[in-house]
Amino acid sequence: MARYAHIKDSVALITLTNPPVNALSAAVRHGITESVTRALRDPTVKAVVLCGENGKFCGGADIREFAGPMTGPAFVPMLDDIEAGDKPVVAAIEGMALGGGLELALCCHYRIAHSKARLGLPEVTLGLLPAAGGTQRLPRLIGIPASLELITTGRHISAQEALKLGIVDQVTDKNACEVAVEFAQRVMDKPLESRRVSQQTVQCPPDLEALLENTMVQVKKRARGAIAPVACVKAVRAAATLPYKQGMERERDMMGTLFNSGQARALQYFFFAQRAVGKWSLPSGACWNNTKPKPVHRAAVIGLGTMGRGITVSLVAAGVSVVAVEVGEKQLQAGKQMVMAILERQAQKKGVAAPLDLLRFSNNLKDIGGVDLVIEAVFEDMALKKQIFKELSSVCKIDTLLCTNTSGLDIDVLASITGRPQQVVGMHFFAPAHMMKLLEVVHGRHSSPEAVATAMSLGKKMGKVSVAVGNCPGFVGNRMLMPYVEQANFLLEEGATPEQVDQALEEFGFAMGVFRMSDLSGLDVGWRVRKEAGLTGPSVAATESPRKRQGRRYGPIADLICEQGRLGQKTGCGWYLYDRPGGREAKPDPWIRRFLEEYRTKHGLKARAIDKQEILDRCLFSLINEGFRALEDGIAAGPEDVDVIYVFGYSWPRHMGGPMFYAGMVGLARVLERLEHYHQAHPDVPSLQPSTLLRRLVASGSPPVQQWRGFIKRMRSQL
Ligand SMILES: CC/C=C\C=C\CC(=O)SCCNC(=O)CCNC(=O)[C@H](O)C(C)(C)COP(=O)(O)OP(=O)(O)OC[C@H]1O[C@@H](n2cnc3c(N)ncnc32)[C@H](O)[C@@H]1OP(=O)(O)O
Repeated sequence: MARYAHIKDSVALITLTNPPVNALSAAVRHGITESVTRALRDPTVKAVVLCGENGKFCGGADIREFAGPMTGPAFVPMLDDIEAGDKPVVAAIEGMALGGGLELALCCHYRIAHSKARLGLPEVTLGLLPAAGGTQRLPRLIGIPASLELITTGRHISAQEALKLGIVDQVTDKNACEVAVEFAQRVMDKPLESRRVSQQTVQCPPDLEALLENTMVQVKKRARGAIAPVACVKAVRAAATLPYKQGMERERDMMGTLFNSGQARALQYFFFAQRAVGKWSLPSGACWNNTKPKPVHRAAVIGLGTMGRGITVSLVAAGVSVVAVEVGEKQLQAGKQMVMAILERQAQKKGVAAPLDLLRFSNNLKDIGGVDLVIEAVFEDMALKKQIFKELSSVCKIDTLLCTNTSGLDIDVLASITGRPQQVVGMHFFAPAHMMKLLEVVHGRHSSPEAVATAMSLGKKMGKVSVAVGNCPGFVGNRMLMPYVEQANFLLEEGATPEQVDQALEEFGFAMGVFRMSDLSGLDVGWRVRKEAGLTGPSVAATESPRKRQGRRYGPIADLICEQGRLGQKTGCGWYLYDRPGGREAKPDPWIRRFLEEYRTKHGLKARAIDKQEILDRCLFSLINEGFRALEDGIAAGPEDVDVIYVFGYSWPRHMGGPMFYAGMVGLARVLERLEHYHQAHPDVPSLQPSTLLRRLVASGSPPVQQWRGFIKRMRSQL
């Protein structure tokens, strides 16, 4: 859909009309083709302005159409015709010009942008490359280094940056469409040769080869195993080294490969998954569009350890005024210094003043009486948290929302201490909280929809991707992590080394394998949780077998390592060796090798060769199996929630869509068959026993992941 209007003084105005973002659906492309042809044929039209309805130029291709057969006019010839036409076409960019939207603007002869507009070629984030000439026109317009950066990152830029780079000709604070019409009137008689970007020569820097090489190294490091960024570098190389027509052929060929790849499907699924999690719902039927959040102007953070500091920074950066409370004077001062330093660094980067006036520090809980919301972020100790929640319910005003940043403790227990359980929710941030995007908002048995809506909306305000989850040990993310870590430990017992397990997981695409990640976060974190759960420590009876707990297999290796004072990077050794406490470079440690050999001998275990496939199958499928269980119990509302949690919180490679999407890609029947196989081999490991949901999905023909929500609903209603 595109509206055509012949307006004053020989200018035709073509308006893209496809809310919400005027995406280039088949109908829109059809509308543009018809309108441009009409304008070019009309002798009374001397210039054309292209704009988008509702202050949005164009959000690019209609991503929903990628899943079906391609219909409608081909985009590349349409753009070539616009550029080759003998009448100047001016793009009036308001709101956004992204992907195909920017490619459409690049084939116009002039571009005028509103000062608030955002521009970019984000195709790489969808597993694609800009294949309507974007990789060939942009380098001709702004040179190789800048276009390489924009195309390989998919970064959206401001109109001001676009002007500086030479992507747009003018930036305006006025109505861009009206400015473009006036502009069109001024240029209608000017020659167009120099305005056809495809006809320009590419300015190559002298160090072209080194630049391309370095960028290739960077993109491979940034997203291990992702094919789209690599193709983007190759396409820009083609722009630098080949004539336009051949460059376009390279672009098209690579797009063909990418478009049909599993990675593109995964990334496009993930685009919609991120938006789906915002549309939360509770088992009671309350949901995002029938529950109003309460405004949060003033908040308190209790505890200024690593988590409390990051949460305080995120709140203040979002414009919320915060009282940060820490009882110990020394910790209070250390926390204060750190929070202020981070806020100042952030403000310096943005070239603005740090919002320190929003911040107050105190060592007295009584100072938080008037706040709208409290986030408790003390040590992960139930007794301590209970004591704080008791105090909070007596010092806070009656309608203050009480949130806990626990990573897995029972929020119903905390709620029961307060006398206002409906106002208690979990807000599980990930470390470092001012940088990590994920927030699990945990609803307990009594949490009111309003409390959940408020925490979700506050999370959004803080720039987090918030996912509503139910209350159970570990919620969704850490619950699924348990069997994953457990399998990794069992693999060590059976003959693998930490570096072998990590290598398999890192080749799969994780930023860090399980052991390197544990060393980074500190081995004592899990140790404390296992002690709390009665799996290790003094509460375990001396008669209990070291490799059995509660009738199931247990791997005590991690406990034994901790008992040696090896707590990871902070102590200079853990699963790996570091050059000093706090060191970052992990080296295989001969001590661990010896320890594992002695351990196996002591327990009569014979080391065997374990291949990468087994490592991946056991670690990933046990995690996925737990994901199915979380869906089955209603702790996770849908597969998108699980996937978003894993990508943002646990570095699951985005181009693999998340664990549940990946299960669908591998084939649910295969996941089931492998789990059955490994469960038969390890019957004392319940996490390998396939979940009922997985079995039922396979029995009903393995429907695609997009249909699981409905399937689960039906399954529940039959119970
Ligand atoms: C024939 C093909 C020709 C050329 C091919 C070119 C390749 C491409 O163009 S690939 C697409 C490139 N474009 C993008 O990647 C942009 C994706 N969209 C966004 O980044 C954002 O949505 C936004 C445009 C910046 C707007 O952000 P925001 O204001 O935060 O709103 P959202 O909640 O993200 O989106 C609102 C609503 O619109 C839907 N949507 C957005 N973009 C598209 C799109 N390109 N195709 C289809 N749908 C889109 C989004 O899903 C939301 O839908 P809801 O149903 O409301 O959730």
